[in-house]
Amino acid sequence: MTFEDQHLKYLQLALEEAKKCTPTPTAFCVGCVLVSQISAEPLVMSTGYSRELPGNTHAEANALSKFRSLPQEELCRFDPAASHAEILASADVYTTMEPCSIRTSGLSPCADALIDAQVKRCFIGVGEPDDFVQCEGAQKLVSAGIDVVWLKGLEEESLSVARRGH
Ligand SMILES: Nc1nc(O)c(N)c(N[C@@H]2O[C@H](COP(=O)(O)O)[C@@H](O)[C@H]2O)n1
Repeated sequence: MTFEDQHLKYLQLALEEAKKCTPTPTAFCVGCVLVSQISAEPLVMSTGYSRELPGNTHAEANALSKFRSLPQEELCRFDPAASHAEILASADVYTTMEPCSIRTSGLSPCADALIDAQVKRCFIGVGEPDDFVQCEGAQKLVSAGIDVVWLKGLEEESLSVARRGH
């Protein structure tokens, strides 16, 4: 399997998450998958999509919250001794759209949440277009030392799913 194929399969999974979003005219429909690299082979840690959890919630923040809410005893499938924070520090993030750097609601942006979690790499389906704000999420991640990979192949689909409510 090529590097692209190996990672596109998780981005495809994130796209399936994005399709679960309830569309809204004022935000995008985004999906996210967290994959642990601490285990012998990559394992899905959690998934999330925009507005999945109550309130005006975003895909990446929801995937982080859902992983952090797993009980300690469920973490042994990733690593017998690691904490939530240690597993997150090994994580690859697959998101159909560039993590947001500014939120119109004033809530905390996803780029900041990923930086706080100290995730390893972030694979992105498509850059955020300037429909609402000027996004600098990828640049923020790079400045914080997180590897950013722009995956090729699902840009058009990621964008059309994201804009379903517009
Ligand atoms: N990366 C990302 N994930 C999501 O789940 C999103 N909904 C977005 N959209 C971005 O967030 C802004 C909306 O902010 P509020 O939810 O109104 O606070 C929107 O302008 C996009 O930048 N991005």
